[in-house]
Amino acid sequence: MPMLKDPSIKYRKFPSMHLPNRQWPSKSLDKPPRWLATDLRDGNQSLPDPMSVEEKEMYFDKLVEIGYKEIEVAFPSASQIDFDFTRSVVAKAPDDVWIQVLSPCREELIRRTIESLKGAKKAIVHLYLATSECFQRIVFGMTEDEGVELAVRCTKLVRSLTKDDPSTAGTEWQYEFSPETFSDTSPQYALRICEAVKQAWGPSEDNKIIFNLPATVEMSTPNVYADQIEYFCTHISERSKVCVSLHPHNDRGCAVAAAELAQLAGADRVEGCLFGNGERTGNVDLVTLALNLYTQGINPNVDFSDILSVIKVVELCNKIPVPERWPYGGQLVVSAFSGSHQDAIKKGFNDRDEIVKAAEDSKEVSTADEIKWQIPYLPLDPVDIGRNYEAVIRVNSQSGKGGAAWIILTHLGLDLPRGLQIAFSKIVQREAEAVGRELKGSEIEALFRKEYISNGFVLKEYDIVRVDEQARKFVGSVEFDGREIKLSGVGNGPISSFTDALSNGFGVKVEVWDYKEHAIGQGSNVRASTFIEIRVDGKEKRWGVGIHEDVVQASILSVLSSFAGFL
Ligand SMILES: CC(=O)SCCNC(=O)CCNC(=O)[C@H](O)C(C)(C)COP(=O)(O)OP(=O)(O)OC[C@H]1O[C@@H](n2cnc3c(N)ncnc32)[C@H](O)[C@@H]1OP(=O)(O)O
Ligand SMILES: CC(C)C(=O)C(=O)O
Repeated sequence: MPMLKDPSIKYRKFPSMHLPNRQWPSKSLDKPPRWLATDLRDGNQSLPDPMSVEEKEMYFDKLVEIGYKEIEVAFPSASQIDFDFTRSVVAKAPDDVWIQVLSPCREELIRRTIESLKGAKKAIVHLYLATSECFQRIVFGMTEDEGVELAVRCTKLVRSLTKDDPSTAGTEWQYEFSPETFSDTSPQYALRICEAVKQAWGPSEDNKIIFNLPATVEMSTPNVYADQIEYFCTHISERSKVCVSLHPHNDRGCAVAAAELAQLAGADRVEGCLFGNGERTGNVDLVTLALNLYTQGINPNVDFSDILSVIKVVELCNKIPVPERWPYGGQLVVSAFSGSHQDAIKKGFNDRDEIVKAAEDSKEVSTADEIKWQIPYLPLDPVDIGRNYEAVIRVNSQSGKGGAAWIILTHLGLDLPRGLQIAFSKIVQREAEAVGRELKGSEIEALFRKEYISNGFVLKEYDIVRVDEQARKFVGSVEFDGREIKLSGVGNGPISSFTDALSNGFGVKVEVWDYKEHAIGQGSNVRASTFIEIRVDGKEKRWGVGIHEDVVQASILSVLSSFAGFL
């Protein structure tokens, strides 16, 4: 069937909530939530090929290294792998890391689940039971009362096997209950079942019960989820004994927004997976959430300084690539191909260099507002997450002068004058169109060297002497095409005397149009780079570049590089 002209005959509009006094729209995020990484459970259960024990171990170690303190490691009653993995994590988890495991509300599965945690230092037992009308009717054939009764019975069972069992006193226990499909559950029923579960568990302010309120299927705009969460947070009794947790899925592509708005609405904790792995379109992406906070100046309490190693582990274990456009982690998200973006980024870096240098010179405090990150098109400094500026500007046929100039700056340290940028960008553009693909940095550098640095001349001995106050004389020789050519000329400085010498030696008229120079490097390694634009016999002007420890020789080399193009 094609798409319906009137989809309303098949699909229901999700009702918004009547919450006239909602507070969350005027709040802003100012601290990170408690994080729970469920990559090894929700992420793993959605993989075509679930992880092996070795892969889970590698993944677990990475989560710990990043700084996650609550990690859902398995569904121990699902498979021997999950059970064995939980046992191995119990043995090796750092003292400050909570191991979380999931079970449905089935007695034998709960017993097996808790058995897997024996000897753990810190453990969270997580039960789920679907509470939406749709699931209760279609999946369970259960009434609301029966749902409450089952949830309470199972909670009491968990309690008797954990915190009420003196033989498990070596373990610190937490309990989490998820009214599954919360996003599609009547808010009143979600409250009712959670109140009953809370009473059965008996939480305290020091050991709160976790109510995880999943958007098991994302069914509405994020503001509706935020309303549902605010309603729950403001109506649940003994709020100080409750940790409200979020578990957004991404069916409508809004999981990150839903998690952020729902934190404004009062939630304390977020469950998700690295790079949004998980059922269907995935769980909310923990990397995006954390780095969204970071780029607002808030420490997310997890560390992605080496994001490439995180991607490596995620891709290896999930066997699913991180898409190239994925926020923060995607290969292309710190790359600009288009000319106007490159131009703005390059100017942004120049501006930043100047500001940082000025701040250093005046020894101003580094938190001063002006030195805060502000580069057009780059919301995050790639260096902060272990990437470099190499990939920031990439060049293809959509690029402008700034792109190629940036590559030459980063590869050769040459800050090209505007005129040379324009001239070189035409050459790069022609090449990019000819090959029909992106040009690599090394290819652009080779084009530049060929066009502006190599020249086929060998500069033999030379001397520049003072004739009088105004005049200098160049005397020397060059080798070109196997011939030695004697040169002699006079001008008002080294460059004009040399161009005069070339004019005399080659029987042409050499005119200088533009000249720029700057230093490369610092201290004893400093070299001069000179850029010169000349015209020979009225033909089209050409640039040449010279690099040398001696600024006069650099100038002579730049003239030769340019001059060679006319021969
Ligand atoms: C939203 C989520 O992500 S929930 C987590 C989902 N994760 C998983 O399912 C991964 C691991 N699961 C498994 O290995 C298996 O499904 C098991 C071991 C849990 C159960 O296996 P089985 O006994 O073969 O049951 P099956 O997989 O068919 O599950 C469906 C049964 O569980 C019941 N069920 C589903 N959710 C729950 C729940 N939260 N509490 C109690 N029973 C539940 C269903 O009503 C159905 O019961 P029925 O057979 O009486 O109709
Ligand atoms: C078990 C629960 C929390 C879940 O995974 C979901 O609802 O998506």
